[in-house]
Amino acid sequence: MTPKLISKSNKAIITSTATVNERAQELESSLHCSNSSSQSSCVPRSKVKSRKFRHKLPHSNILAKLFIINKKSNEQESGIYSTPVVKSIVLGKHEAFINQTSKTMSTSDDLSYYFIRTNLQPQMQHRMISLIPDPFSDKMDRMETSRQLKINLLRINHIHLNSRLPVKIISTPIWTHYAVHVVIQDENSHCLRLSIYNWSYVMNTRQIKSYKYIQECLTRLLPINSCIVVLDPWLKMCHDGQIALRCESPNTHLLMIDFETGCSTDTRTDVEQLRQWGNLCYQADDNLGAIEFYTYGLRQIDEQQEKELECKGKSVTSKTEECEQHRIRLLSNRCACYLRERHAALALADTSILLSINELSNVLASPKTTAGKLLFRCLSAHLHLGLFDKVESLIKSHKLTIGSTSGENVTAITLLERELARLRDENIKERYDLQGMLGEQISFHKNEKPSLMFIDLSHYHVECNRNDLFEVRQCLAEEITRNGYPKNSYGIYALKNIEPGTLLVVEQPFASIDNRVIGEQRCHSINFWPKNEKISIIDYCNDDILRLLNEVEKQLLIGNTSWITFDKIKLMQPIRRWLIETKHKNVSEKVEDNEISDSLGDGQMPSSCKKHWQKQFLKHLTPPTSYIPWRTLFETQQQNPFRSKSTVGWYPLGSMFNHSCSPNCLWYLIGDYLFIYVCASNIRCGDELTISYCPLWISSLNERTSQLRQFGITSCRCLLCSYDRSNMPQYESELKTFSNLHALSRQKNLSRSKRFSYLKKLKEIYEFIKKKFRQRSIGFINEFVDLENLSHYFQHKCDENNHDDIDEIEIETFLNEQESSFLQRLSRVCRLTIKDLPKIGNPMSLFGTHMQLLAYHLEQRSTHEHTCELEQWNRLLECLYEIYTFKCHTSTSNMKKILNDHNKLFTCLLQTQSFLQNPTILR
Ligand SMILES: C[S@@+](CC[C@H](N)C(=O)[O-])C[C@H]1O[C@@H](n2cnc3c(N)ncnc32)[C@H](O)[C@@H]1O
Repeated sequence: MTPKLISKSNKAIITSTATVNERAQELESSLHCSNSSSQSSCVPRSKVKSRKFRHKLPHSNILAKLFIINKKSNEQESGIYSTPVVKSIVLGKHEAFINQTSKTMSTSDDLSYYFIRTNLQPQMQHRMISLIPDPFSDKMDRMETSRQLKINLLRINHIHLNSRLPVKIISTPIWTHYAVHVVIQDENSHCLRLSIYNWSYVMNTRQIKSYKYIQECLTRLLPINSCIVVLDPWLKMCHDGQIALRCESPNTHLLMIDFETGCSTDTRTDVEQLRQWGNLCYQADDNLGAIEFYTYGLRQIDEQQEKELECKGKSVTSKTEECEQHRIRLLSNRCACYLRERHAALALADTSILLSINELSNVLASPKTTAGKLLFRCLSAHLHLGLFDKVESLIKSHKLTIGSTSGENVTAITLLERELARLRDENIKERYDLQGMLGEQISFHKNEKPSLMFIDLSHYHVECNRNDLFEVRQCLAEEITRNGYPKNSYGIYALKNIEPGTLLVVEQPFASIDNRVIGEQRCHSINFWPKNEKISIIDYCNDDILRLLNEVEKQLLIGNTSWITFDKIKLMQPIRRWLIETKHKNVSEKVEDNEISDSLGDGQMPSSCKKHWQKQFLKHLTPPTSYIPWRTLFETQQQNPFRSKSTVGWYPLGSMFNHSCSPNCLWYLIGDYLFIYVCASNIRCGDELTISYCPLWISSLNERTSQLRQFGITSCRCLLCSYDRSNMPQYESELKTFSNLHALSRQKNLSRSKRFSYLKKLKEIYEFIKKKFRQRSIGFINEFVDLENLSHYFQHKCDENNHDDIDEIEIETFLNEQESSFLQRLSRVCRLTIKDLPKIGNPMSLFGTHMQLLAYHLEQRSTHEHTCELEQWNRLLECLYEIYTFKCHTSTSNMKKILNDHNKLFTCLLQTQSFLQNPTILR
């Protein structure tokens, strides 16, 4: 790549797609030239190994080449930056950059036409996630013990550890989706551009922040002339050819001295201002920002009251009453943020002040709405923690009725009573309104953005963790060898024989995002990092995943006041390994792995949330280090299978389940709740409980293997994989022939006769593989569904005029045969025997798109036939409906209703679950 091109292609961080295409073409031609002239300046094509194409991008190859970094060229320049570029030039360039980007970004928040690139390598190396309750004090401590530097003492491409660079802001900051750029000046008036990446104030998490909102934040955080301190400064030769400061981990390495001291002392920013800033954040659903401002406000009140007490003794003045009102407002608002973010224990702590005040009537008298809200939030926090009896007694208590006489509050109490009944049902009977939850999820999909809710109680559900039925434990050596699991793996094991249709887990995510929120406007991030000197590895990571990891960090920042938040994810595999390694490094006496992991997890997963919140205030474990590398979180996400068509989330307990291609448990993501239940009927005490990470019933071993590789599983050794592997290569080649023919049969403008000939050929291959591989524990379900769907196509088109030379009688005969033998064929493909019905060995094998076909056939036949065989299938359907809804919906003997319910369930599931493959229906 020519130097000119590097600077040109990198200057515009945000570029329209058209421009990207032009650049790519330009690059293509220049690559040819430069390849012959200066081979060393770019990575040879053969050495660029493409790894994971999780989300294939258009023009991916071209774009990949466009953004290859030549790491060496950066490293070459590492001298001292003794003669910094003059101020007017730095400011001039920044000004030009602002003009260029603000034109594109401020016009709208629609980023669909912009291409945004992120290089993950610096994040991998330098981004740290804070694990401590007060990152500000920690940064202050580190600042005090560090060595002070100036710009002209910095080395290029070097990180100055244990150092600090105090500087002043001298330009307007500008945000370019991933980074904030601003010009800073040191005490010698030397200037530099500072690029701040991954900053919690501006980055997208579950919430997408608008350009306008971020610019407003930046004016508050980085006003001109304010002082900031960069810890461990990193001067870098950037891709645009400029030398600038880069801060990769501002949450741990950037101190906004002026802003933070201003917020902490009432001389500069008063409590009312802080509350209003908090409210602005809350309205934008930026709950982390809001919590921070409310906390500053509360600290100021504390300090003020302490001072007053010192001066005036214990007399209560009108000033302290005003303070009390302020405090209640701030606590109530902060509590709402905690509830929105599902930190119920912290929410409860904020509202407990309410219950501790004896003379509530005074507090509640004015202002009434604040008190009403606080009451409602207090009760919601109790509900979230499963303290149902307490809520009941509080609702009844005289204490609370004082404040709840106004109309608005009566409505709130009625709502609470209704929700209390629902949540109790979920808790005691493990009954969830699945159809309702699924329907809600789909309607949300249609209506796009959810409205911001005062308190999101209706979307809250009780968690379930049947640790009486299973345990989370380290796998034994023989289990590891048999299954090919990595060393020190954990898994989930049955403690009893378990019936199919038994709910095991309902889990709220530790962090989740709705991956449909930006929909069409989704930005693509391209990330790449050379792993070693010889081979460059290009990796593609979707913008959603980066957003989810930001959400993980946000949850840690919100919940770090209690170490318990990190406790929830500490058993997830890469995090667990990192902890063990870190402990080994830190602890002087050598402790066995097992002992450490036992102390990490107390031998088992944390019990339900109810117990958590109580432990939270008792248990103050010291984290082994103050920070966790972002890389470890990235690796954890790489093993995470939980993604539906709408949600990606982290489920600490769910992620202890290992994978099998013929699992004995199933999972759904409904909203952002994970449900795991037993589906096979042969689970005995001691058996491992498994789920499938990839879509169910993929017949091709190669396809399954490539899907599993993205979760860190290189070679699955489940029974299905072992059988398929033993029949290679014929197994794969027959399936390949089937899938190629199937693709041909689905072409749009095919004549009816041609399509029918494909159908017959497909049937032949299908019959062949079924016979040839008859020992396979499950038949070829997806191929069976493909054939059925193709046959349906002919049914629909039967009466159309066609001028094809085709024997319609032949088609009809073919279809009739298919129709009459459907149930037999289905029973063979799922390995059932008709006489077993409805008690079948493995209800799991009937779960999938073929279930819809079964419902369709029964519907067709039930109108005119009443054979005994049909009744058996009907009863099976009833029985399956109960299992697949883990008895949340009991079946009636009304066949029509069952068919209807079943169809509804499967239609909704197909629309929301990514582990179910959508049938390819011809229209
Ligand atoms: C979500 S975790 C499952 C729990 C994990 N075993 C643990 O110790 O925490 C996924 C990781 O477990 C391992 N794993 C799960 N199922 C596996 C399988 N069938 N074969 C090999 N490794 C598997 C892989 O290392 C994978 O990246």
